[in-house]
Amino acid sequence: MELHGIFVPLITPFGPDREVDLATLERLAHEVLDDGAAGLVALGTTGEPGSLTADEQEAVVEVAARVARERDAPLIVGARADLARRPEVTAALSLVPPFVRPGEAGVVAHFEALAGEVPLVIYHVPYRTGQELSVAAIRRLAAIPGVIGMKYATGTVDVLGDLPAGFSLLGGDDPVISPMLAIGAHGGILASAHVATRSFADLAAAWRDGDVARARTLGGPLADLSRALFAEPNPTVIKGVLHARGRIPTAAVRLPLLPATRESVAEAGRLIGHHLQESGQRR
Ligand SMILES: O=C(O)C1=N[C@H](C(=O)O)C[C@H](O)C1
Repeated sequence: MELHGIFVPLITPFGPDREVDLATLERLAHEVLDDGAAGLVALGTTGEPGSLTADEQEAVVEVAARVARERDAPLIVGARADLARRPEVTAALSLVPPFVRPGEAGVVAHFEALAGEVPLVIYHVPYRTGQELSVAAIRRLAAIPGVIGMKYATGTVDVLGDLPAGFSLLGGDDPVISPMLAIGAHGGILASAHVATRSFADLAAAWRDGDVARARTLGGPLADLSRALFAEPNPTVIKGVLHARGRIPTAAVRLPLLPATRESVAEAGRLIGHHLQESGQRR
C-alpha cells in the first residue's frame, strides 16, 4: 500500500472551557479533504494527544474514522496503537522510541516486534526522540513486513536512495517539504496544510508530475508560510491563525503549551492572507 500526497495532522479544537469541540474537528476534516488533502492524521503531535484524556482521544479518532469512511480517505492514527485497530485506519503512526536512545539495532528490533496486525508508519523525528538513524538503519526498517512508510522529520533533506516498493516516504518538516518531494518523497504529513491546503496538494502533484516550474513557484511561498506557522511550538500559531480566520472557535491550547503571541499569529496571518489572495483560495 503506497501513501501519496498531503496528509493533514488535525489539530484538536477546544471550546471556551477548553473542552474538545468534536463538531468543529469534523468540519475541519471535511474542509481539508475538500481542498485536496490526500488523507488525515488523528492524534499526531499537532493534535496535542498528550493533553487529552483517553476518552477524548477515542472521541477524536471516532470522528476522524467517520470522516475517513464517508470520504473513502486514508487515515493514520498516532499516539495510541489500540486506537489504530479500526477498519477505517490505514496505518498507525509509531514514534521511534523517544528518550531511551536504544541505538539503531534496538530501534529495528522494536519495530520488528511491533509490526503485525496494523500497518505502521514510523515517525522519525530525532530532535524530539534523541535517536538518530543512518540510511542503512532506515533501509532495514523499510524492509520489515508491515512497515509501510516513514514520516521523515530530521530537519534536513537527506538522500535515502532506493527504498522498497510499497514503502512511502512522507516529509514531516513543513518548511523543507518541497525539496523532500523533489528528491522523491511520496508526500507529507504537514500541520501547515490546515491552511492553503490546495496549494500544498498542488505542490505534491507538481513534483510527482515533473512540473518543476509549478513546483518552484509554489515551494518558496509555502516554505515561508510554514516557517511563520512554526515560529512558536506547534500547533499554537496554527490554532491562532485558524481562530483568526473563523475556522475554530478559540485558539486555546492545553498546558504545557501556551497560546502563540499576537505578533506570530499576525505575521503568519499576513502571509496566509497574501497567499490565499494570490492563488484565489478561500482558506
Ligand atoms: O502532528 C504531526 O504529525 C506533525 N508534527 C510535526 C511537529 O509538530 O513537529 C509537524 C508536522 O507538520 C506534523
